[in-house]
Amino acid sequence: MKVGIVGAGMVGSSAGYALAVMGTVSSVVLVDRNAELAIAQAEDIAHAVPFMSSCVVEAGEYDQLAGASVVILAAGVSQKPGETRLALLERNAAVFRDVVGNVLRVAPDAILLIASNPVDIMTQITVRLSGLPAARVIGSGTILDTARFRSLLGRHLGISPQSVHAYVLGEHGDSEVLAWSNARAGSLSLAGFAAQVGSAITADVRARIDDGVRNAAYKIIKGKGATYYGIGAGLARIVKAIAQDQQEVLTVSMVNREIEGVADVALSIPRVIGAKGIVTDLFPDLDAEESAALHRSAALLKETVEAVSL
Ligand SMILES: NC(=O)C1=CN([C@@H]2O[C@H](COP(=O)(O)OP(=O)(O)OC[C@H]3O[C@@H](n4cnc5c(N)ncnc54)[C@H](O)[C@@H]3O)[C@@H](O)[C@H]2O)C=CC1
Ligand SMILES: CC(=O)C(=O)O
Repeated sequence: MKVGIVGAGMVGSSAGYALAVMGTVSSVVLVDRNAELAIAQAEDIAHAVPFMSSCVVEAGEYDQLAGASVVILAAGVSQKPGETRLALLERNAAVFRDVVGNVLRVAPDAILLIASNPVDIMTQITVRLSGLPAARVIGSGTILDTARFRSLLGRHLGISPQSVHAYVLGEHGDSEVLAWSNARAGSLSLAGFAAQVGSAITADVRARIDDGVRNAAYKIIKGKGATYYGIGAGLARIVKAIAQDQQEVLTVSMVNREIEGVADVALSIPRVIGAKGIVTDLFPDLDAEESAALHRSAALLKETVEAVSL
């Protein structure tokens, strides 16, 4: 399977590296308006391949995306320290007006996988620009926030994050919702597991984990200028679910008909992903506080997207 990546900066190249390491696809093509950067990134990643897989990694122009089954869109600007994701909207909407048509001209059957921020709004803009069915325009959404939540819960409970079943819903951004009420560790409720291992989830622990998830990007960007390894792996995980028709449950963003009373808005809930993109939505059981927070997140995104003119 061929995967295209438009935007060969930190996020695009990290996704390319993760794909090459995982070895689940046969070909990765990197496209960037800075052709020299795309060539350099592709060369560097290609030199890692002999240690791990047989994926062919190249740089190219848009025409070389022909035949791609998935195209990752990671082009545009990223946050400066202290800047919100929503502040990037106007600049990245302008980039997508350029990019989406160029991709569809050569890869009309591709699934589009959106990474650029604000990712939920960019996902909805891509549906508008492309006219594609919503299930074929997938935003990476809260896949990264869910990984952060599982990582911090696993660390607190002393178990692998892969044994934690917990989801972050709504916006990939400040209004996101950590779904504590349905989180599980192994086969147990969080409280049941925490009691057995003697690591109670107190209000302080909960607040620390919430802050660690919600503000992870701000802290990492302050420390090193950008985040990219986590999202690179998350994007590669979504591509694997598509490439292998895995029917995997992942929190990704798409335009929903209705969420918590808000119509036609893109945000994340757990969804089943397979070869054709998003197969099914799995709306989780939430408590009243989480439902209200998800409504607020949906309403904020809706208000923001309605202000964008294309
Ligand atoms: N969804 C998520 O969880 C995450 C999303 N991001 C977002 O991903 C995006 C990319 O971030 P980075 O890779 O760190 O930025 P970067 O600045 O390293 O790379 C962006 C690349 O886009 C290219 N580009 C800009 N306009 C273009 C156009 N019209 N056509 C083709 N290429 C174009 C630039 O030349 C640059 O190489 C940002 O919007 C950032 O906020 C970053 C981390 C996590
Ligand atoms: C930058 C960003 O969106 C993140 O790391 O969550």
